[in-house]
Amino acid sequence: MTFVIGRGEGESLEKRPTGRLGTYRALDGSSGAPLYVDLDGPHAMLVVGKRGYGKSYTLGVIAEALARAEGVAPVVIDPMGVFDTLAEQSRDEPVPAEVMSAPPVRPNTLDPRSWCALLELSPESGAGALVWQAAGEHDSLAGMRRHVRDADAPGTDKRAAINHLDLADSWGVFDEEGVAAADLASPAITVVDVSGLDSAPMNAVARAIGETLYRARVDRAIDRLPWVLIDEVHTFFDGVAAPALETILTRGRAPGVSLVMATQRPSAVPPVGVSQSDVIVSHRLTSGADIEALKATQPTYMDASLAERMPTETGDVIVVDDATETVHAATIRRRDTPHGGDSPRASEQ
Ligand SMILES: Nc1ncnc2c1ncn2[C@@H]1O[C@H](COP(=O)(O)OP(=O)(O)OP(=O)(O)O)[C@@H](O)[C@H]1O
Repeated sequence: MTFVIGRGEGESLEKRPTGRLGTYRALDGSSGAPLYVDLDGPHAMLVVGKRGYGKSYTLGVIAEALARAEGVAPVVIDPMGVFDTLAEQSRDEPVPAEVMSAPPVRPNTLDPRSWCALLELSPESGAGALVWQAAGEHDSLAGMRRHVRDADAPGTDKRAAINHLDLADSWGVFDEEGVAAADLASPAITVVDVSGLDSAPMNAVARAIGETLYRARVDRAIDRLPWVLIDEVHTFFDGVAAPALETILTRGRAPGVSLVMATQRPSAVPPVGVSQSDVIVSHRLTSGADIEALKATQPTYMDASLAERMPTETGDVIVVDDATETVHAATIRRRDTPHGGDSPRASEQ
């Protein structure tokens, strides 16, 4: 009998989209039967582990499976520039992938409050109030600038607001013709490489992508079910991307939007990120704060497994499956496309 994380046992694998995650890991370390993950229904998955134990690699394995699955529209937000390799030659079944380098996004995917947060302006300040009004009325940066210039407000506030909007323009990530849901909803996996961007514009792009896909599903504008995969997700919970991630986590299930998050610091993810995850893949963790962050919002059946079966080797995990209330010790399979996240070593230079 095969076991599918997020679905349980039974039925043949061909019937519904399923990804191969790896193999069961026996207590003596030997590997066993294959372990699969459900890609049919919407899920929130959290992949955690200390540096170098294979989080990004595991995210890549899930990405490969999604690229091959029917009926889904997977998008990876790639802050480290390590997932471009999904588009390289696969040593097995092909992995359809396309890479977008820092695609421009639509300014109106950020609400007025988020524009102020993005530009680090208090909405109560003169300049902040101007940016707030401009963002509420215009879909382009040019329109927002015009609004500020024409406003009946003190010159110093207007100059400060324009300077902040000029800064946003200099990031090169805003365009009212920016990326639309249809551009992201292809069956191939879309790798959005944001590695060249600072944290603020990186967050703006992630926010826009999350928001665009969520809205498109609520409006039934796209047929495929979007999956948003994000590495180093704590960076995005810290910025203007957070509301979009929280929306997917708390309200994504009904319209069918999934989120797969990876982080080395589960303690830096807000509790909603852990409590709403129905699948947790944990690589080795040693920090007490990180282990506590997982335990605090997860069911008690997880506690014992974390203590007794904490993985020790790279690529080894325990998987907590809330759908079936089961915990599995497993080893993640090898990637079929090259892994892009290896740290350089002085001895190899
Ligand atoms: N399942 C696996 N099978 C074989 N090798 C693996 C596996 N997972 C990880 N590795 C190896 O371990 C290395 C580190 O993995 P990875 O880059 O995913 O670490 P990480 O936990 O994301 O670390 P960081 O926080 O530095 O990004 C990889 O370069 C790869 O060579």
